[in-house]
Amino acid sequence: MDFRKYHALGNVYLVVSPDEFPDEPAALIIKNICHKHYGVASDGVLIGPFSSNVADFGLRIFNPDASEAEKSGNGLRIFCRSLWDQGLVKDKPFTIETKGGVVKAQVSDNGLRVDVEMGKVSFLSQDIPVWGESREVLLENLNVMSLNHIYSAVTIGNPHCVILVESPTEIMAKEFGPLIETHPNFPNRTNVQFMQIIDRNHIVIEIWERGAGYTLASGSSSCAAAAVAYKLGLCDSSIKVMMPGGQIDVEINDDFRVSMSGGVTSICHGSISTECLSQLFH
Ligand SMILES: N[C@H](CCC[C@H](N)C(=O)O)C(=O)O
Repeated sequence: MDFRKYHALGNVYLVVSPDEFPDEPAALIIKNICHKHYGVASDGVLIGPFSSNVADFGLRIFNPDASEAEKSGNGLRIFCRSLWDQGLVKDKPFTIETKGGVVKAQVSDNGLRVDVEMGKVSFLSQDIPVWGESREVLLENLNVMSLNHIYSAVTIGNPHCVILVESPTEIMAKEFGPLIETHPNFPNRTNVQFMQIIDRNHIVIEIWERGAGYTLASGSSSCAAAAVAYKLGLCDSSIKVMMPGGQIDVEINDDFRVSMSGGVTSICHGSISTECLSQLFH
């Protein structure tokens, strides 16, 4: 199975052609591919390009636990770069259909930078989804490990739970992230961000991703956290999101359509053996 491996601020994805998956991608194959020790170590698998009736290209996004994500910001930037590397796009804008809607993208700086219009966010419980009556989920209580967290939830195609803290840490993300990811409040689980407001144009986040765990950066998390900071009046509409892996620039317009811009780095391309793909789980 041929693949291209990239990272976006340390958030790693493999890009694999649909031709490599004659049928629906088997969970075991996705898990084997992504495995840190038994595979080629990745934060997810991007399968595409598919043909699409509503966009220039179609894309499917899988987490290492084989769950399918509606959207991935870093995944989209990496997919755009892979299209550029394959000569399928140039420096003009193009569209991509994802499970979470159609996005518009543009590659620049000789493939090193990608801008994506990620779509409109929603804070409504029924859109995210979050359990309970229909409302905007802002500054609510969430009890985890007998600690009360104040959170806001938002979807940008995929669900996010954003918690304001004084000083986000990796330990915080790894300790509370998995419990919040699978909390009954979130019927489809959720991505989790611990967010510090630095000033009106800068935030810091630590991330626990649904279906992937702790990652060094996340595009949809950056958009989600920035949107919450803007919604709560804590930041202006241009926000630099700083993460352990690096920075993503986010712009939010008046009707909460969110755009992001960030780097992409090619790592390698190669071929995964059938032996690796067919391992029965460890
Ligand atoms: N784990 C996420 C998808 C990948 C998000 C992240 N890698 C990004 O860059 O947006 C989910 O299940 O919604």
